[in-house]
Amino acid sequence: MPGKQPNLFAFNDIDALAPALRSYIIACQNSGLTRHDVFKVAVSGGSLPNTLAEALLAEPKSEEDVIKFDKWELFFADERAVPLDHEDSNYALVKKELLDKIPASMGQPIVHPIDAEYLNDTQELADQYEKKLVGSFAKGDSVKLPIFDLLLLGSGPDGHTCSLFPGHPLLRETDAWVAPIEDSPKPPPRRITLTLPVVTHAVRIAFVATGAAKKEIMKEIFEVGNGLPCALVNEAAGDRCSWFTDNAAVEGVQFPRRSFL
Ligand SMILES: O=C(O)[C@H](O)[C@@H](O)[C@H](O)[C@H](O)COP(=O)(O)O
Repeated sequence: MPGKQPNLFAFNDIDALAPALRSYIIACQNSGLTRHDVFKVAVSGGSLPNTLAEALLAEPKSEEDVIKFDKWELFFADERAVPLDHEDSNYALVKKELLDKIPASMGQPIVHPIDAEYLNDTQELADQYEKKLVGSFAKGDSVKLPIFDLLLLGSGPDGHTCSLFPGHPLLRETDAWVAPIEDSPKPPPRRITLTLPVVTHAVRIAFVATGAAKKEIMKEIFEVGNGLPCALVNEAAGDRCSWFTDNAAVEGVQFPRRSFL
């Protein structure tokens, strides 16, 4: 693997993982605030929003241990082409698991969901979402790619991340920031996703992967690579990429663990 290796952190369980994920997010938040007085973060769906809620809604342990939601701009790393109140919507999931549970005293992030007006046309849906990013990151001559302060991602059992699936032509997209997909092997089939160059250009990328069902794919991602989307992110991002896992997900995976300090 060229460059520095990704950080692999393994914890006994999600309850042990959550406080570490929280510290990591706070460090990313604080450097975003130092850089541009805002924290630009994108999240995926799946099991992640639930773990995020456990991490972010915990009682602060010190004066530095503060989540400043009112400084957050929250985007979606991928989204399904369904209405925002649909049970398949990542927005609905994040709202239910996290946003609705944030106490008023913690402030609220600015949230950027997809524009449901364009659900019938995934290319337009992706273009319109890209426009939101352009508005926030100022795409132009000097800005070729948006630089998120942090991407919070999951890994599927086939090694996909966002809605970037193994062997899919979308992995070769180099121009668009956001792309449509009509044939996602994970239902529902119609989605939009950040493209690989956008993912790998983030300042920091954190994967959360837990449970024994992830063991085989984690071996493949970390030991073989095989062009799997998660492995491509590891290779391109090196130590800007951190994996928050539980022991069950990485049992037998031959890759050095880092201890989380
Ligand atoms: O919309 C989606 O389907 C997700 O964004 C997807 O990329 C997810 O993050 C992974 O499939 C991992 O999901 P789990 O955490 O549930 O395994």
